[in-house]
Amino acid sequence: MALRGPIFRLLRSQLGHTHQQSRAQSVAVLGAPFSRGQKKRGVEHGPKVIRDAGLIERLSSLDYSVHDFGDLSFHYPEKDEPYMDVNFPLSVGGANKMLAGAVSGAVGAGHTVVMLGGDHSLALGSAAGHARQCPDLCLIWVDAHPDLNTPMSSPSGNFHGQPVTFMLKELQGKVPEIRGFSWVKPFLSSRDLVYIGLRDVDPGEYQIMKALGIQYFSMRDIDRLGIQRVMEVTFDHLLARKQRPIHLSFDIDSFDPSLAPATGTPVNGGLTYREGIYITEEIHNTGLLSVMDLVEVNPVLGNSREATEATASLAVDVIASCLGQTREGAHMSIDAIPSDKKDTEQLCL
Ligand SMILES: NC(=[NH2+])NCCC[C@H](N)C(=O)O
Ligand SMILES: [Mn+2]
Ligand SMILES: [Mn+2]
Repeated sequence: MALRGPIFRLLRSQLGHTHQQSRAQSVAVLGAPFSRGQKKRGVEHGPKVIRDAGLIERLSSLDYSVHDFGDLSFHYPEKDEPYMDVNFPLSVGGANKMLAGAVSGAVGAGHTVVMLGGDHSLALGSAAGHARQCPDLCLIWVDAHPDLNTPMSSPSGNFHGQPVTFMLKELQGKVPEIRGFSWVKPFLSSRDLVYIGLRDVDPGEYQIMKALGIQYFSMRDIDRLGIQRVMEVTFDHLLARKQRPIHLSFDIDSFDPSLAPATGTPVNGGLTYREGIYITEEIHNTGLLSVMDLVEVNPVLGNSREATEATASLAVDVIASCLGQTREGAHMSIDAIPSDKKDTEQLCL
């Protein structure tokens, strides 16, 4: 694809300008303790451990008023047999429907939304609800996996490996009708999606990515280009035509398992801490982040308490960085370096 560097830089400077005025003042935190998109129990405790790692305090110390809406409580039908190889179709469909309503309501009320998973199947409801309010949204998917299997291509039957398939307009008609999912209408064009961090892609997923020409950056691409260039091309691809709200879906397994061990499908060779935080800083700097998902933190799978706490604390860092925490300190306007010599002239900046 064409790399339009100068256009990108121009756009960035404009975005940087508007970002100060357009920044949402309130953040809604929404917990989604759901695990039926895969088979390992424990990921439903993600919202609790991320909150326990100090999320609300961290966000409150940034420039926002934080509204913690607590956790959604999902209903599970007694009988929920697999349907066309999708496990727990009624539970997954129902939870996502409820989540879509909650995210749509929170975005409509003017909040920037932080959705805490739960497994990655929840991205379907989160992004679908977001799209009800912002039909022109674009999607940045940071993950070791593209989660782009169809019910037929899925090696596992786990819906957390399939949510993107159900979002894409180009795949309408390629996906069977599934009980529990009748409310879902595809809402995203494949050109409005970018993947970052991929390193475990199933054959069916690769075929769709290539057939639709989806923009993606595997870990190999990140090695080759560097994370700075990856983010430039990402924004060029998504935002050069038009400024639009960003939906960020961040799977904690995008990080290297040495940093995020408490997760269900770890894959070696993931993002470093600095690469992950650079991604989220740059997304914040666009001023366009509207909804983010932080998913797949599973405290049961950490081998020790330290491992679990490190994973949850990393999740807090990611979210805070998306919302403006910098590595450069606070950006208050300072007129002069404080001095205790009252009579002498202060050094003006
Ligand atoms: N959200 C995730 N962690 N997804 C992992 C998916 C793994 C595999 N590709 C599958 O379809 O089952
Ligand atoms: Mn995922
Ligand atoms: Mn993943």
